[in-house]
Amino acid sequence: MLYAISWCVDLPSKIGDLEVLILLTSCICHDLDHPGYNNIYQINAKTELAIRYNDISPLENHHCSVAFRILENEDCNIFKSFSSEDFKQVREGMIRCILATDMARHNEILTNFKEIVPSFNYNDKGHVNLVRTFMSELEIFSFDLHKKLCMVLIKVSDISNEARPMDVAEPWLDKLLQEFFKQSDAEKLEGLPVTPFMDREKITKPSSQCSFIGFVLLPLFEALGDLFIELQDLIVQPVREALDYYRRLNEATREERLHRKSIVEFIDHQNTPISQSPESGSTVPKSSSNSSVKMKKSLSFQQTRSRSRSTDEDTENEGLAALEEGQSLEDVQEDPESCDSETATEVEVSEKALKFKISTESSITTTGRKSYPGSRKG
Ligand SMILES: Nc1nc2c(ncn2[C@@H]2O[C@H](COP(=O)(O)O)[C@@H](O)[C@H]2O)c(=O)[nH]1
Ligand SMILES: [Zn+2]
Repeated sequence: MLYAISWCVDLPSKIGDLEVLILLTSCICHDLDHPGYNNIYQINAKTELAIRYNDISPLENHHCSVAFRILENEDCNIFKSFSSEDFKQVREGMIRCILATDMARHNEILTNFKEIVPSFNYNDKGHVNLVRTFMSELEIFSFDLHKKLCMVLIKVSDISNEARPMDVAEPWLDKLLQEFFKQSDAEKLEGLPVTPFMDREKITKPSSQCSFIGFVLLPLFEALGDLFIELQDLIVQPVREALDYYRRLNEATREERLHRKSIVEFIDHQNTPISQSPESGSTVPKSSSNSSVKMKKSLSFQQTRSRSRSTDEDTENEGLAALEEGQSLEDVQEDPESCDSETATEVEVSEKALKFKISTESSITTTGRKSYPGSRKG
């Protein structure tokens, strides 16, 4: 994705060849040797990585460390002809970029970026020339801008799956959800706090995507799209369409659940002896009057969700199996299709799990309060 963005906005002309090389290398290396369990798990389970890195972005520190171990190998060191000054810049840049992919730092990085974007508008030609004229005086300022831009660019690339065509994005998402469920299953088995956005009993594919795209992905993409209007068509619009799609799917899934619930209530009611009926005297449950309308809605649901596959079908099947065993739907799941995010996003949960802020600057937290380096959160 970074390669496509780089072409689309002519990135080398904006930040220079070396910064683009740093970014591309960081993208390739940013998840090296990922164990499939995220930082929340690492920290809660007190894993070797969490202990080694003192709960501070254990995974990202590990990915970055592995990258530089590989680069130590003569055959792999693509920077071996670089001067020590240039290599120092590469190392510093890669560390900054890779550590920026920790989702616990999402709000901090996005807030810092949004603050600086209005002072440097690539879309405003006059403004760009003005900045170029004063480049030497503004070197520190522009260096700071490029740092923040690079962090946003790697983050955008990291979570860009939903900007891709559905036939590419969806199988990848199914794999991601499998990874989520594997982690939450392990958390349950090990008696650890269960990460809510990974819990198969709380989320479905559409509810997860509504929350992730709406609260995390789109705000980030829109911020970058404000700086580079060329990105609107390439990544911002496709993500908006993905959100629309999952919202519709979510709504349809919700209706389907209500429909099933009304059928269960109807059957329950039918099986209740008349003498025990709460409506004593009436054998017709209230919900039956509109059941044919709900049947039609269910049909449209089936059509809408024909694009969705494995994971939420598995969840549906589990729900049905449980129903057959006599449980009510409420026993199985508590409205997992809720799009208004009853479950916290990955960013919120990760922020809570992260004990320390890594940033060397003060930043605004989700609660609107300022936090400072080294300060304890929460
Ligand atoms: N629910 C979704 N989560 C997503 C999606 N795309 C990315 N992500 C999350 O972001 C992190 C990125 O971290 P990294 O380990 O790959 O560096 C990833 O683990 C997911 O949790 C998405 O489409 N839906
Ligand atoms: Zn990644």
